[in-house]
Amino acid sequence: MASLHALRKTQRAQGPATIMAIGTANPPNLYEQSTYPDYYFRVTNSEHKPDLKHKFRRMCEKTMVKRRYLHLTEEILKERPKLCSYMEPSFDDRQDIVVEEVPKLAKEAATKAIKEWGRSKSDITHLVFCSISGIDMPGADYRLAKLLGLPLSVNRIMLYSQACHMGAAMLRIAKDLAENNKGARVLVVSCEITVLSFRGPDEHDFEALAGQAGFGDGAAAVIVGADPIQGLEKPIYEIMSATQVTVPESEKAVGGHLREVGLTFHFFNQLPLIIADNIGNSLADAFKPLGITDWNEVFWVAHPGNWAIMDAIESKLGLLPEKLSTARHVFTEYGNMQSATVYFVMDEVRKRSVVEGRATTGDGLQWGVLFGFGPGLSIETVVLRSVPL
Ligand SMILES: CC(C)(COP(=O)(O)OP(=O)(O)OC[C@H]1O[C@@H](n2cnc3c(N)ncnc32)[C@H](O)[C@@H]1OP(=O)(O)O)[C@@H](O)C(=O)NCCC(=O)NCCSC(=O)CC(=O)O
Repeated sequence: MASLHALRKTQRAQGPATIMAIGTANPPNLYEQSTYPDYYFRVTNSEHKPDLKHKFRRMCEKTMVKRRYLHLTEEILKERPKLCSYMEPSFDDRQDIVVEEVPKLAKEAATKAIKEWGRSKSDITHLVFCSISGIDMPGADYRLAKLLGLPLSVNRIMLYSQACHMGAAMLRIAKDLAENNKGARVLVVSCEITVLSFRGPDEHDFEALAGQAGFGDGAAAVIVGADPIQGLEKPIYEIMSATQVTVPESEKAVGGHLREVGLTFHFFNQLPLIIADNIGNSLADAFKPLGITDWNEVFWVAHPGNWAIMDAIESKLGLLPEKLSTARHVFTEYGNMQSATVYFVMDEVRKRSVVEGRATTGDGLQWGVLFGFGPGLSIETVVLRSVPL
């Protein structure tokens, strides 16, 4: 038994899972929010609905998003006009695009992360990939591994049809993989393109219209491993803990359904309050071992969701405006890129820390929280430890 125990010990890492690189990518097509209503009503042949267009314009302004990158262009939509209808069966057209394009955009982000990491891609042992966009066999993980030229021995997991909380949830999975498999180097990738949910406007479907106003396309990749090799691998954040809590009786708060018409999207107007009312308990549990109870004492890497969600969290927890300023900045520059968004925020926090001359990668603080939420309602709380700069 003693030797079995010793063997199990040698199979495991010693230190905590560590984020060693971050890469992000967007499609090349940039859409300014100020002109998006004109574009959207033109390409969906909806100019005969001027009142709805005015309402959409007000909604776009309210999002506080300034610009977004989207894969879909007028040219693509002309080739696939079903995507511009409100509810025409169009699943095959949508699938044709996402099956090809999701791995390609993911590759861009992953290539940047691997470059920053500095080691050979053949040293990647695990790939964890999530996308809400499309379902296929073999999946987007297989295609990505092939595009990148990863070794055939790489251990792949594909997580389809999840949503915004998966950015945080994949770090929870990567932490377990990295800490339980000595030498493991986990490439974590998220790629979200809104091709499944793009649709024309309908005056009776506010939720679909709100989705058209706020979501954007993006991909991000991080590399996670324990016991970084000194002089070769540079830690950015250590992952101290990662937990998920499901809020009871809240499955209707936000979600979607994959149908012949693509992905439909729904959310409660009370979503900001539900999140704000429940985040406090998750933070208290996560930071109890560290004795931290003041959420202004930690740096914040939050999934923004939308502006009202950030307002509600800030007000409920008494956060200083600077705590969510990076999340707000990413949201205004890219929109809600679902699971990828939180990695863009993480990238910004560490870059901003350098530019502002802070003492650590976490705005000068030692401890931080990476926070995500999504259908369930699932709340993900990841405790990060910054490194000195
Ligand atoms: C679109 C918005 C910016 C609108 O903001 P507000 O609701 O504060 O603004 P507002 O009250 O002035 O409303 C703007 C216009 O929308 C109308 N309106 C508002 N709520 C409505 C409703 N439920 N049904 C019908 N119309 C509604 C108002 O009457 C008004 O129209 P008029 O101007 O004609 O009077 C917001 O609702 C929003 O951000 N929605 C996006 C929600 C979202 O994407 N959540 C996903 C996060 S989930 C996530 O990130 C996790 C995940 O996906 O997993």
